[in-house]
Amino acid sequence: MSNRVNMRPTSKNILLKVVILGDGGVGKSCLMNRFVSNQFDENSFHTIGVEFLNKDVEIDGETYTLQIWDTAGQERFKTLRTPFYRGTDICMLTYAVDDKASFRNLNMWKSEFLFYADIKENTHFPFIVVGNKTDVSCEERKVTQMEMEMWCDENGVASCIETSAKNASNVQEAFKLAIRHWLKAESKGDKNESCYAADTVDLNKRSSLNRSSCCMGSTEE
Ligand SMILES: Nc1nc2c(ncn2[C@@H]2O[C@H](COP(=O)(O)OP(=O)(O)OP(=O)(O)O)[C@@H](O)[C@H]2O)c(=O)[nH]1
Repeated sequence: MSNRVNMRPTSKNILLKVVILGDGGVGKSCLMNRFVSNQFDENSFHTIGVEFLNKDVEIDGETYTLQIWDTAGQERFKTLRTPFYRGTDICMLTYAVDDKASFRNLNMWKSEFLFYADIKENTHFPFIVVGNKTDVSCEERKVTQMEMEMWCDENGVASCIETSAKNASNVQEAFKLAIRHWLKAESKGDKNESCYAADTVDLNKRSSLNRSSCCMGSTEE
């Protein structure tokens, strides 16, 4: 018996699950909030577990509903975030340009994602690398754009972008780039998971479009 239930025949949005990963403090929550609500919090608290928000994006006449999952980057929350990796369509590997360690940890984040999402290493999964906090001064910057591009070349990641959640630079572009990257991977048919229409509820998925926001955990100082 099919586990897909038709709900509304009119809406044809494509629902994409986007997971944002990266070290604690690189600005994952701020990127999500800048993108969804155009707001920035100077004193954003650490995420515990995961939180998600939905936002519709139009590209080339097609509307995509991004279901963006913001995860807790701190190691102590690993067991709270990893159960949410399965069923991801796009993974954003995030670091802060003023934090070299967060850049070095991209390998760890990529491996953790592939393992818990149950995706084979050599699959062309749509990862996108995001270097956040480009508003910092030249003296504070520890990772160059060229280093980011070299890491992507070496690790088979085709898309990368630098952003600032603080001054709203490239944030919309980062999510649109992610969709375009997903479209490319989808057209090659080389992914584990595919999209599904928003007027269809897949009972194997944990999410529903009726919820515009969900909090799995909370924030702490
Ligand atoms: N200068 C600057 N600061 C930022 C930027 N984005 C986030 N921040 C700051 O960095 C700190 C951490 O931001 P969060 O968004 O909470 O970081 P996170 O990656 O979600 O952290 P975890 O929840 O611990 O995983 C906060 O003080 C933010 O105000 C940015 O683009 N530029």
